[in-house]
Amino acid sequence: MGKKLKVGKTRKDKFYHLAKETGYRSRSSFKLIQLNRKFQFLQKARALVDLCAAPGGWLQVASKFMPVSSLIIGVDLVPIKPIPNVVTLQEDITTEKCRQSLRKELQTWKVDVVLNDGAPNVGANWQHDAFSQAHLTLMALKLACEFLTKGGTFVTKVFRSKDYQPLLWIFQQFFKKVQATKPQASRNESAEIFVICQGFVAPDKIDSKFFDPKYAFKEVEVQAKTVKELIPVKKPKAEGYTDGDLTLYHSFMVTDFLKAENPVDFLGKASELLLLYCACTSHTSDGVRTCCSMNLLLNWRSKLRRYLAKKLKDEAKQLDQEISSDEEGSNSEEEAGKKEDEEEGGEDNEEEEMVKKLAELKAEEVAELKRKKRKLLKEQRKQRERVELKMDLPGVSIASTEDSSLFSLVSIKKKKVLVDISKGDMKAADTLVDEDDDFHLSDEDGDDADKMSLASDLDDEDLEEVERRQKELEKKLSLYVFLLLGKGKKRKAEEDIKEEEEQQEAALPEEEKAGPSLEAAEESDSDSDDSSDDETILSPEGLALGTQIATSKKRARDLVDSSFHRFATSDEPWEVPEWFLDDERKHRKRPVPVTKEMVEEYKQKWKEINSRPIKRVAEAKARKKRRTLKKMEQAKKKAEAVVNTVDISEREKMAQLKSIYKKAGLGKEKREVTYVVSKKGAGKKVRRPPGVKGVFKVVDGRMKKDLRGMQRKEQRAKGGKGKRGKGRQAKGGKGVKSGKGRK
Ligand SMILES: C[S@@+](CC[C@H](N)C(=O)[O-])C[C@H]1O[C@@H](n2cnc3c(N)ncnc32)[C@H](O)[C@@H]1O
Repeated sequence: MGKKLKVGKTRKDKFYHLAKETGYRSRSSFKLIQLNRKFQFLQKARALVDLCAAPGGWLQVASKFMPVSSLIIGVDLVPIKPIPNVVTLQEDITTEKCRQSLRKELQTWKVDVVLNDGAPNVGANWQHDAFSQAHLTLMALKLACEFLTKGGTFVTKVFRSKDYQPLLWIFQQFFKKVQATKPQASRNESAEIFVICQGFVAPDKIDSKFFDPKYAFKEVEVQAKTVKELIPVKKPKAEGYTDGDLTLYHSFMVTDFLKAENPVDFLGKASELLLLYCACTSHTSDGVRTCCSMNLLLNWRSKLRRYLAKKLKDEAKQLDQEISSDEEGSNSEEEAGKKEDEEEGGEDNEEEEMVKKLAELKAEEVAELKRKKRKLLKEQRKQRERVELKMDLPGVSIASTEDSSLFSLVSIKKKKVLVDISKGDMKAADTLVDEDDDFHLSDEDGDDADKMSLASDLDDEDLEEVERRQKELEKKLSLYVFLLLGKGKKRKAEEDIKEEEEQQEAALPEEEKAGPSLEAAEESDSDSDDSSDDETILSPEGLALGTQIATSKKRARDLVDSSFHRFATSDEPWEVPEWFLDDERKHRKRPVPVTKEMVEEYKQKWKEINSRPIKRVAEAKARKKRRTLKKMEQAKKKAEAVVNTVDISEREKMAQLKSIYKKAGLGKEKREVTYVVSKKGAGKKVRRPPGVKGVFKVVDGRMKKDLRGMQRKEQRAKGGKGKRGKGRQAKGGKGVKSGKGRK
């Protein structure tokens, strides 16, 4: 079970922790700090009484912010742990005894500040608790009024309850300035608020009723008038008016207009601009003068509105008359006359009617918009449903006239174009694809499509016709797809089309032989396909291709382009020898636009990079070089000194120079020594082994440790069993000898 989170008052917030860290006895210390920061009452105070002060947080703050050696007295029901330079009393602030104790402490002194952070024991019920709190505050005020000096400050906690306002009113009777605030350290969920009463008026005589809850608070049943009742009730202020201004007509001086930050707003408020002598310049034309009287403008506006409304009405009436005279002839004249009378009489309502009309128009407009929106949403929903049922492709509707054409391919009517495509004429393919905007129907075809989409409205005969045409179109589509797929079927279709074309041509009269008609093309298409049924059924591959063709113009063009390849020429897969394929794989690469020389150059660069020593090695080498140079410098100096010495012989000089250079490591280069392993052992004279050049050194094949072990063994063997102890001793005591021997 996790720990239950503390909420509200029980929560340990940042001020709690801050108080712990800074050594204040309570988190409320920060409330006083914040209040003092705002109202600065502690700095000037020389004497202070803190009522309800335990555990003493406020007292700590007071002693910190008040001048040194100030008088600070803390009172509480419970004892307060001693605080340096603070007097503490354990008293109930509501009692006479407390008052006397304070008097005793203060003698004739008056205090500059009285604080009250009192919180009575609560928990009975809200009403009772609120009253106890208000009562405690009232008692604190009573003490404050007794002990405060003139101009002094009373800082008190008040709970926001129904007694809050009466309390404020009472405070106002004794202090010049009463301000309520809630410091940041006071929890938001707490109903407490702090009232800072400044400038104690110190009246000569105070009516004791002020501190009597019977009079002070409303809810207490009393025969006498409550304090609240004594407060004169002000008439509620009229809203929307600035103070003391109850008119709607405002005159302003023209200079105010000139000074205004926002002239447009200013004019909105002004009813009249008063022109002064200073404004009577040549810039102030008669027109401007007229405009200065806003009333004139307003009158003009009303008149103009009436005039325009009337004009509109007249026009409408004239139009009505013209129509009715056409329809009804002379009879309507009387009615029109009546209407005229009515309109004359209702001139006052003209404006109203116009507004009404405008509202109607607006309503109609809105309704129209809503209708359109609803229609659009309905269409979108239908389209979604179709897509879900796999009736449509996303973004493509087969329901609309436009979309039905996408799959119909009715536009592929020109057999000649198809034949041209099959022959490889890409221009013809382009014409086919471009024609009538991405396979959309021509006007004529559009009619056909309409017929198809409206199939449900047709009779049986028409339906048959539509079905027949649809079949034809499907066949054309399949033919087209086969053309794209190649696989030899293209050739067959081509042959069929050609054959039929010839037949048709032969049957046609002379004048029509120039070019096949659209119908003839259609006929021949359907016939040719009928000859082989299996070719008319589209495979899934074909359907997929068809979809792509229908949805994208570019895709269709690309497919036509890609249909021309080596496998398109034959039914059989094109057999090629393996060597040819190998060769293809090897050489069928796109040449890279770089020369051999360039490649070689970069190869060389890579080599250089790879042969470079790694950074750390290079650094070590550089260090070594620097050291050598330094040594050389030093050796040179020493050598010069030796050479310049006069009191030594040349031979001596040479010897010294040699030793200097040797020490500097600049003598002879280190000889390369070849190590030769010999069974005879290290240091023994052996003949130069073949292939070894220069200096060579003979070493034993065994490791040093092995060698020592062997030597010890030999020694032991020499000494025999009886001498074992001696031998051991020799290891320690006669080690020098053996060591020497080993050396
Ligand atoms: C919130 S604490 C005061 C904290 C104090 N300001 C501080 O900073 O440490 C409220 C105090 O009011 C005291 N109190 C309540 N009723 C009182 C009374 N009638 N007379 C004296 N003290 C009273 C309580 O004993 C309690 O210590």
